[in-house]
Formats: sequence, C-alpha cells, structure tokens
Amino acid sequence: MEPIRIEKDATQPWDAVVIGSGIGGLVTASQLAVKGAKVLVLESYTIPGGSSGSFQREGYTFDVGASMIFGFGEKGYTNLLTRALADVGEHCDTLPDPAQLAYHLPGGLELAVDRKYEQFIADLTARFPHEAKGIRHFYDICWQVFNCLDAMPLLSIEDPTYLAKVFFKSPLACLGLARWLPVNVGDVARRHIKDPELLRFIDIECFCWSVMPADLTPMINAGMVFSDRHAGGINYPKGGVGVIAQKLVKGMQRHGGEIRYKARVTRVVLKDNRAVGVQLANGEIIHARRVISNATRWDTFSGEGSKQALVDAEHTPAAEQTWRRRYVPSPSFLSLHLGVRNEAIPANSHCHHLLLESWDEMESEQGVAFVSMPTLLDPSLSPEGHHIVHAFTPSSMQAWQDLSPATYNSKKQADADRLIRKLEKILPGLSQAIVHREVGTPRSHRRFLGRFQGSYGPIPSSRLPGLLTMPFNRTGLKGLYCVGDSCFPGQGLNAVAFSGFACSHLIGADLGINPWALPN
Ligand SMILES: NC(=O)c1ccc[n+]([C@@H]2O[C@H](COP(=O)([O-])OP(=O)(O)OC[C@H]3O[C@@H](n4cnc5c(N)ncnc54)[C@H](O)[C@@H]3O)[C@@H](O)[C@H]2O)c1
Ligand SMILES: CC(C)=CCC/C(C)=C/C=C/C(C)=C/C=C/C(C)=C/C=C/C=C(C)/C=C/C=C(C)/C=C/C=C(\C)CCC=C(C)C
Repeated sequence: MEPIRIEKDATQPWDAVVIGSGIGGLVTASQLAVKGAKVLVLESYTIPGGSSGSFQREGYTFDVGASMIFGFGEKGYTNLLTRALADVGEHCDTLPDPAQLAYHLPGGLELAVDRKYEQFIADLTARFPHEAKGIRHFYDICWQVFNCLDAMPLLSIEDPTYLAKVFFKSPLACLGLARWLPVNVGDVARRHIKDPELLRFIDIECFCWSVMPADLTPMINAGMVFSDRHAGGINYPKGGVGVIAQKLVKGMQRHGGEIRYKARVTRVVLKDNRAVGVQLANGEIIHARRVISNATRWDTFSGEGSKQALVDAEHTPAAEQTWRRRYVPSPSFLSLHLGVRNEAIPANSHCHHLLLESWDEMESEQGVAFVSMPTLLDPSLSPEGHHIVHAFTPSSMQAWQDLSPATYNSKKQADADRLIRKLEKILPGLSQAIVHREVGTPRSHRRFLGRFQGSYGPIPSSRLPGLLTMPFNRTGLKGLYCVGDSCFPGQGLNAVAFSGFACSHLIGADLGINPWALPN
C-alpha cells in the first residue's frame, strides 16, 4: 500500500519525535514510519534497545538485561516481535530454547519448564500428583486468556473505531478479555489449587517475570507468559538480544525514519498546554506534531523523587499523581556479566535458571537469583572455549545510596562474590573459571538506561484489579504520549512491543493516517 504523506509546516518538521529507543519506542517509531509519518528517535545512549540492547567486551556479546524472549512465534497475533520486524521488512533468525527456565527451589523442588505444554503439565503433576486436576484447570484457563489475545489484531483499545472493528471480528475473544482484565492470578490459582507449596510455585512462576507474587500479577499477562512459552516458545535471537533493536532501527530508516544517538532530551516543549517538541541537553529545540516518551512515567512527569522530569510540575496532569499512588517502582538489579571457561558449565545445561533458597526470601533484597547462559544456544556470542554467564538478583536503589566511593566499590564486589557463591550450587567451580567480570548495580542501571531508581518497572502498591488501572498511551497533556513498561500492559519485551503497536495506532488515528482495514 502507498504510504499516506502528511503535510508539514515549517515550524514542525517532524510528525513524531520519540524520546528513547527501547523496544517500546522503536516499535512506535517503526510502525509510524510504515504509515508514512516522518519520525525521529532521540536516544541518550550510544546504542539502541535500552534494557534490550547488547554490548561487546573482549570478544563477548552481552545482553544488557532482557534475555528470555517471548513474542517470537510464527502464528497468531501475539507474536508481536516477529510482526514488528516483518512490518518493516526485517527478520531475526532465532534459536528455539527447549525449556523456558529451570527452577531450583526450596525443599528440593527442581523443575524445568518444558517447551511442550503436555510435558510441563506431566512434570509438575509428577511432583504434585494430588493436585493433578487443579494444575490442569489453572494452566488451561491461562490458555483461554492467551487464545483470546491470539485471535485478534492487537492495537489500541483507546481507539473506539478499532474496538468496534475488533469486536465485530472476534466478539467472543473481546468478551473473554474484558472478563479477565480485572482479575489477578492468585484468585484463579486458589480457586483450583489447595497445596500451599504448589501455590508458592505459582507465586514464583509469576515473580520471575512480573517481580510480584500471584496476588498482584494480572491474569492477562500470566495468560500471555504461561502459554506463549509453549505456543510460540522461547526463542533467542541469533547474535544477541540487541539484534532486535538494531533491525528495528534499520527497518525504520528504510521507511524514512531517523535516529540520533547521544541525544538526551531534557524537557518536553509546551505551547498553550500542548506538547509541540523537545529540548536536548545541548539546548537544541526540535519541533514535532506529536511527542512520544519511552522514558518511564516517573522520568517523564514531575512528582516525588523525580529530579529532572521532562514535564514540569505545573504541567504534570493530576492523573499522573494517582498513577504514582497506585504503582511504585520495583527494585532494580545487581547484575553480573561473566565470561567463563567452558568447564564451569555442565553438559546439557539449560539456558535460563532461577535459584531460591528459602520461600521467605522471594521478595527480599538479593533473594532470587536469575541466570541466563545464551552461549548454550548461540556459541558465536563468546570466544571459543568460553561461555557467558549473565546473572542478576533484585536489589533496590536504597541499598546503594549515600555510600562513599570506597564503600560502594567494596559492597559491589562483596555482593557479586556472594551471588557467584550462590550460583555454584548449579555451576560448581564457577568462581575458578571466570576470565571476564563486570558488575552492575541499581546505580549503573539508572545511569546507563536512564530509568528512575534503575527500576525494572512499575508494580502495584496494593492489590489492584488486574490490568484495569494501568494507563494506556494517551496522557493528560495534548500531543504527548507514553510508551513502554509504565503503560498497559507493563513489563516485558512483548508487552512493550504491544504498547508500541497501540501507541502508533492511536497516533495514526489522531493524525488520520491509519489504514482502514485491520491487519491480517
Ligand atoms: N525478558 C527479559 O529477560 C527482560 C529483562 C530486563 C528488562 N526487560 C524488559 O525491557 C523492557 C523495557 O522496555 P521499554 O520500551 O520500556 O524501554 P527501555 O527502558 O528499555 O528503554 C528506554 C530507552 O530510552 C532512553 N531514554 C530514557 N530517557 C531518555 C531521554 N531523556 N532522552 C533520550 N533517551 C532517553 C534510554 O536510554 C533507553 O534506551 C521492560 O519492559 C523490561 O521488562 C526484559
Ligand atoms: C470491546 C470489549 C467488550 C472489550 C475489550 C477488551 C479488549 C479488546 C481487551 C484487550 C486487551 C489486550 C489487547 C491486552 C494485551 C495484553 C498483552 C499484549 C500482554 C502481554 C504481556 C506480556 C508479558 C507480560 C511478558 C512478560 C515477560 C517478561 C517480563 C519476561 C521477563 C523475564 C525475565 C526477567 C527473565 C528472568 C529469568 C531468568 C533469566 C531465569
């Protein structure tokens, strides 16, 4: 289809300026470029991708953060990364992971989540035979949610025209989603499962991606995660996670979009209470018809703790204060990027592992340890004879603030050593095999990713009704939109990709450049 060109006036040369090149920002920008909009992405760092970038050191290609990738399936509508790339004429070769994750839990509960659904159900049932029915019911309900999502093109539910069309196309799927929107996982799990240890397992199943127990995790997101890992499966992009962002940039550029690196936005420029552009740290002002922030809402709007927000307190909409009362920043991470000699990795290891020593520690500072070893799938990421061990554990900014440089450095090394000792439970001899080591703290995450308190993303401050209170892309300021994990439906690459599709669709509707028909 011939792209629709938008008329521009001299003072507003860009149709849309996107602040940040996380996956949310890049999907918005590339989708808008495909619709014919003139788009500019401004990224403060030197590479694209944000938490989903990759960086090179001494022959290793390390993932910044994201490593377990959903949304790369071939069928249906929930494969949003595959779709975002295909829409700009790009494709990532991926390596299928035979298991999503190997759990190493208290009480000797060891379980790898098999790619095949029936195998996973059989393995979990073997451990909890008295809960065979409950296990089947609970995970089958997750499939019902997933099947609703997978049955229809996923665009902005803020656009009434889309809602009407999609309701006409898939009425039952829409009603199914409307039913599950206000529900959390804990309520559904307790309806079918009674064994306290199995309920704890459901908690950690949620925690490992939502950083919340089941009672605070929205059912829609669980339906997505607990089913996509078996439907499209977990697939690792060949060459590292950063390839996804690099290809989105390439595809966007091919459609006329542009990106500038080392371009930190310091404020959204307003005129008559409307966003009309942005100002960069070097003072340059760039005008645009629409401004999209891929920074977190805490970094976008003023409020308690936000030091240099992009919108001042006077112009911050009241709804943002309500959001801040409902959602708080989750902890950040202490992260390790290790290059290790092959001998430390047992043969036939899984790529992703989660270790928890005591259930009481699930939500504690540095309680759960996550491990990703992508070289088990893609050996080209490390020098021959070596593997990557990327490990992280939740850690809050408060634990790292107000320390002298010497105390900060020694805490960093001591905490890293402790994490490595923990990992030796599954990787015996690890500490002796390390040849390259980099340690990141919440302060590193804040500095390099520009994220408020280095946070992984927003989590509810109390029990909320599922996803019902999560804000969409439109903000209370005309011309300004948000995208990324502080928008519906929250954290996760596939989730922020959805946020990007929804945001570009909404802006497309506002600018009148959307194609009439829903995508196939
Ligand atoms: N699957 C996994 O294993 C895993 C692990 C970690 C993170 N993640 C996911 O990654 C997702 C994050 O995606 P996202 O789209 O929200 O964004 P993001 O935080 O990854 O990227 C935001 C980008 O905006 C840039 N930026 C911020 N403020 C700026 C400013 N003022 N000027 C210019 N640039 C600025 C940052 O440098 C960054 O590149 C999260 O949802 C998280 O769940 C996944
Ligand atoms: C009309 C009517 C009636 C109605 C309407 C209704 C509707 C339509 C609705 C709609 C809705 C929707 C569309 C929704 C959507 C949703 C979505 C898309 C979702 C998604 C989600 C996703 C997710 C959540 C994901 C996630 C993931 C993650 C986070 C991951 C992570 C991971 C990690 C961290 C890893 C770690 C571990 C290791 C390493 C071991």
